Amino acid sequence: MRSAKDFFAPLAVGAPLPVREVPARPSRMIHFFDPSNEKMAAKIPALVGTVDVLLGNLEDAVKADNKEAARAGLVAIAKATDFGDATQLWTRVNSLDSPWVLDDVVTLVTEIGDKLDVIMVPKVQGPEDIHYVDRLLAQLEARAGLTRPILVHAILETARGVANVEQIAAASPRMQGISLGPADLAADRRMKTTRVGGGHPGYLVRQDPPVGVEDAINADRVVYQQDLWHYTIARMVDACALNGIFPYYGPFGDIKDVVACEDQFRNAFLLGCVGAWSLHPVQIAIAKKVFSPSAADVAHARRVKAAMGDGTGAVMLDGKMEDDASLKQCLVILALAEQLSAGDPELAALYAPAVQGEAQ
Ligand SMILES: CC(=O)SCCNC(=O)CCNC(=O)[C@H](O)C(C)(C)COP(=O)(O)OP(=O)(O)OC[C@H]1O[C@@H](n2cnc3c(N)ncnc32)[C@H](O)[C@@H]1OP(=O)(O)O
Ligand SMILES: CC(=O)C(=O)O
Ligand SMILES: [Mg+2]
Repeated sequence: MRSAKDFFAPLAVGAPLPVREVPARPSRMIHFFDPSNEKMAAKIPALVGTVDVLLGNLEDAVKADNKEAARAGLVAIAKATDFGDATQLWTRVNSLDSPWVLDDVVTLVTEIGDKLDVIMVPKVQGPEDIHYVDRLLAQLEARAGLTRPILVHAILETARGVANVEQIAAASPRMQGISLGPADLAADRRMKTTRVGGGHPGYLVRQDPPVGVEDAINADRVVYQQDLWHYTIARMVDACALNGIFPYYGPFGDIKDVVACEDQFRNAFLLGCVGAWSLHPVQIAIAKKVFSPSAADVAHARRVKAAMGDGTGAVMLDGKMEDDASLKQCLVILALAEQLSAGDPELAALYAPAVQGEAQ
């Protein structure tokens, strides 16, 4: 660990100063695309302005034979595209033990470092992985003459990574956030689900046997499917909150099951995540809906704020107690609504009636 006094010093002479606060730009959906897939790549310019993050993926899901084409494709797309203010450009580089990652990082920072907001690093095991990327980025930024640091996002997809999540989140001022990687994590932990995220019908709790019924054990009983990812997401959210960075649910692989995808995204939103990955265009609208607070929640938050006056004490609203702490919860919703409305006239209009409602 660097000492506190050195934490915000650049790691190479000439590298830009690290950020003291991670910019809180909307990142409700991190939209993955394979830059070596010409059909997919051709769709990227039209997505600018409609998604918060476009991520050129170089790692898993890109065929080994296409790794170089994907890297070159991302460079070409980044150079040819104006991403504007509403859409960030991220990449997921290959894992740190792979034969491709060094060329990924060197090429991307050198060629398109001025356009790249965040580099996502897969299979992060501990803070030492972030320290390596941190120093390498500083050297490359200095050489490329970049004036703004590229941030780093870790994927939590190994048992060791989960065990070290607090140190990973605290490893560098470059840390922007962490995503759950349920597929690799399941494999690494030897979990017995073969799905990419989401639940499993076998992971459940069952109602007790009914009393006074013959063959009660075999009687019909309600079962409740449980969330396989609750523990990991909750740990990740705490580690991120503790360090002022952002947590994300990762991929939901059942593209056709848009209903369960929405449920999984919403669970993550309610637990504190700010976004999720969209693997297919159909998941973009789901993430936008889920990770933008509802108009009803915004209206309620405004009513609580108005009722709480100077923000202290306790009041009754609709039969419920509100106090300093519930006001803070409401302020989280209002801050998010304000941030999202600033760049989205549709959301601004959706939230506006809540102001009139509050005045009545
Ligand atoms: C565990 C992990 O690491 S998850 C992260 C890694 N995985 C990924 O990045 C996967 C990204 N997504 C994909 O590769 C694809 O969406 C797939 C393979 C899941 C499905 O692809 P397809 O079978 O082509 O889906 P489908 O036929 O429904 O596509 C409809 C259209 O959307 C396009 N499309 C599909 N996915 C995307 C995408 N992510 N971005 C932009 N366009 C896309 C297709 O090219 C197709 O275009 P067309 O209408 O011109 O033919
Ligand atoms: C997200 C990812 O990479 C995984 O689930 O393995
Ligand atoms: Mg993975």
